[in-house]
Amino acid sequence: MSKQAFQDSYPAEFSHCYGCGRDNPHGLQLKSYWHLSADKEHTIAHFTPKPYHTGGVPDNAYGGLIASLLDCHGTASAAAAAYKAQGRDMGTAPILRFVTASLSVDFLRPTPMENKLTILGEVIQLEGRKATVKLSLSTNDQLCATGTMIAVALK
Ligand SMILES: CCCCC/C=C\C/C=C\C/C=C\C/C=C\CCCC(=O)SCCNC(=O)CCNC(=O)[C@H](O)C(C)(C)COP(=O)(O)OP(=O)(O)OC[C@H]1O[C@@H](n2cnc3c(N)ncnc32)[C@H](O)[C@@H]1OP(=O)(O)O
Repeated sequence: MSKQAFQDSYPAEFSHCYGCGRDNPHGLQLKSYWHLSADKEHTIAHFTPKPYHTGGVPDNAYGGLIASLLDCHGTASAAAAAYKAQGRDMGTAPILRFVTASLSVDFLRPTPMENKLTILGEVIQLEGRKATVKLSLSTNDQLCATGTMIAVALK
């Protein structure tokens, strides 16, 4: 299985995303990978907030940052799962790219700053152009946020 980040397989013209574009120097540059645990196949990404990613309280991360991390990890996970379902390596033609149609986030507890965050994804359904992705964000073994995304493949 490839160790390449999903986002590093995107063509250059799709690499400017604020959340995950490798060619966006002002963005978060999130990188997502397959992650095989004992029972399930997940996707995983890590991110360590910088002091300027805080919300109203300096010790805690901004909720929009958390939503952004789930957003980009979710669409990347949808693309990876769709390529896998077609038995193709990511990035091979025809290009499969997903955008977010809906994203709900439950903020379960404040997310501490300057800790490494772990974002997990699981594509629970792939049907036609639509993927449903379950998402979570945790740190220090504490679940801070969960999300559900509907991602739709661009025509
Ligand atoms: C990113 C910019 C968007 C423009 C894209 C252009 C080029 C960019 C290409 C690639 C991007 C590359 C890298 C980006 C990487 C990550 C980005 C991070 C994620 C984002 O930040 S991305 C930005 C925010 N995102 C949007 O900017 C989407 C705006 N929106 C639309 O562009 C349309 O709205 C679309 C495409 C979503 C659907 O439109 P459509 O006409 O293609 O398809 P249609 O409506 O037929 O839906 C097909 C099936 O999805 C179901 N469905 C649709 N919407 C649903 C909903 N809300 N809830 C539940 N189910 C839904 C239908 O019910 C049907 O299901 P069924 O087949 O079962 O009937």
